[in-house]
Amino acid sequence: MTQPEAQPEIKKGLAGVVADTTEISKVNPDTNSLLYRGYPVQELAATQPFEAVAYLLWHGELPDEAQLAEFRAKERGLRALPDNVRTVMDALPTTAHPMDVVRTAVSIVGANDPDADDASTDLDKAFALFAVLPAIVSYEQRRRRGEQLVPPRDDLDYAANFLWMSFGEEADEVVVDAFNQSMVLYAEHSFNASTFTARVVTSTLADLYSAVTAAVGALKGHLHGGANEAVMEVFHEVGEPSKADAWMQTALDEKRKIMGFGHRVYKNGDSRVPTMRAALERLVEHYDSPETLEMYTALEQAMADRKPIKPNLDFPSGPAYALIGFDVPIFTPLFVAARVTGWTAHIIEQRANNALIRPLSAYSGPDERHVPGVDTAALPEDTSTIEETE
Ligand SMILES: CC(=O)SCCNC(=O)CCNC(=O)[C@H](O)C(C)(C)COP(=O)(O)OP(=O)(O)OC[C@H]1O[C@@H](n2cnc3c(N)ncnc32)[C@H](O)[C@@H]1OP(=O)(O)O
Ligand SMILES: O=C([O-])CC(=O)C(=O)O
Repeated sequence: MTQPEAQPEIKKGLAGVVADTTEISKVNPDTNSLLYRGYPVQELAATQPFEAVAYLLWHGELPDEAQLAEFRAKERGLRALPDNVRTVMDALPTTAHPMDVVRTAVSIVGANDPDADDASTDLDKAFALFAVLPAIVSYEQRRRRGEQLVPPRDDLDYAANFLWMSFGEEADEVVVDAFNQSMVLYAEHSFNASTFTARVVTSTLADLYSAVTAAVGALKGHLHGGANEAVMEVFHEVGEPSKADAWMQTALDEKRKIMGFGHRVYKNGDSRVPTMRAALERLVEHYDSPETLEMYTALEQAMADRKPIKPNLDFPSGPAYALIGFDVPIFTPLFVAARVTGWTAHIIEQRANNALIRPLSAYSGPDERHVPGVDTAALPEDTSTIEETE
C-alpha cells in the first residue's frame, strides 16, 4: 500500500513569511511604529513636504535645501499630462473605475519611453511617474465630472498643485497640509501586497513600468488600497452615527469584513492612524462637519465594543478625502500617487540584489490519470543523450 505524501506546511497568504530584507521602511507592530529609512513617519508627516519624503525613499537621506529646490524644479518640469495619455483617457468610458484608467495611463507612460527596458534609468522613470500622476488622477476626476483639464501651476508645490489641478481653485493651507500628510503616510509600507507585486514583476527582469502597472492592479482591491473608497461606502450605508451600533452588529453577524478595520501586520492599531485622524479633525473643523467625526467615532466604538479590531489608515483618510471634495472612486488613485514612491524604491532595491520570486505550491488536485484513448507508449520520451558533467 502506498503511503500518502506528507504535505509541506502551507503559509496561506504568506502570513508571517519573511521574504527578503529591505532598507526602505520598518513596520514594527510591537511598538506600533513605522520608520522610513529610519525616520518615524509621524515626524516626517509633521515636518516634511511630500517631495522631501519621495527624495528620502529613493536616496536614503532627507534632502538639504539646495537638493530639495533642485528636486522640486525637476518635478515642476514633468507635471504636464502627455498628449497621447490624455487622448487614450478621453477614449475610455467614464463608467470605467478610475483605477482602471490610472493603470492604463501608467502603461502608456511606459510605452512612451524609448528606454523603458533600460534599468539604469529606473530612478528617472520613477521620477517621471511621481511627477505626472497628479495630472492623471486629477484629470480623471474632472473628466468623469464633465469638466475641463486644469493645467499645472509652476508656482505651487506638489500638494497644493495637485489640489489646484483637481478643483481649479487654490486650497486653504489647512487642506494642503492635511493632504500632504496623507501623501506622506501613504507613501511606503514594506512588503504590502502591491509592493510585493511590484517586486515579483521586477524579479523577472521586467521593466519598472510593468511592475508599477501590476502594483496599481494589486492596490485596487478592497482588502488593500480600495478600502479607503469602501470606508465611505460604509459611511453612506450606515447613514447617521446613531445607526452605527446596530449596523455593526448586523454586519458582524453576517460575517462581513468591515472596511477600514484590521491589518495583516498591526494587531494593536495602525501606526499612521493617530496622525491621519488628527488631520481629519482639522478638516472637520475647517469644513464645519462634526457629523463626519461623529460617524468615525461611532463606528470605531461599535467595533471596539465587539472585537479588538482597530481602524487602519484607510479609515481616517477616506472621510478626509471626502471632506476635501474628492469623489469616492478617486480615493485609491490618490493612494497610487503617494505609493508610487515606495513601489519604485522597492523596484530599484529588488533589482540591485535580485532573485527570481517563485514560491512552491502543494498540489491538491486529482492523482495522475490519462486522457481516454491515448497511447502513452507512442508519446515522445526524454531521449536526451547529453551527459552531465560534474
Ligand atoms: C492600506 C491597507 O491596505 S490597510 C488594509 C485595508 N483593508 C481593509 O480595511 C479591509 C478590511 N480588513 C480586512 O479584510 C483584514 O483585516 C485584512 C485583509 C486587512 C487583514 O486580514 P488578515 O491578516 O488576513 O486577517 P484575517 O482576515 O485572517 O482576520 C483575523 C480575524 O479577524 C477578523 N477580521 C479582520 N479584519 C476584519 C474586519 N475588517 N472586519 C471584520 N472582521 C475582521 C477576521 O474575520 C478573522 O476572524 P476569525 O479569526 O474569527 O476568522
Ligand atoms: O501593509 C499592508 O499590508 C497594507 C498597508 O497598510 C499599506 O500598504 O499601507
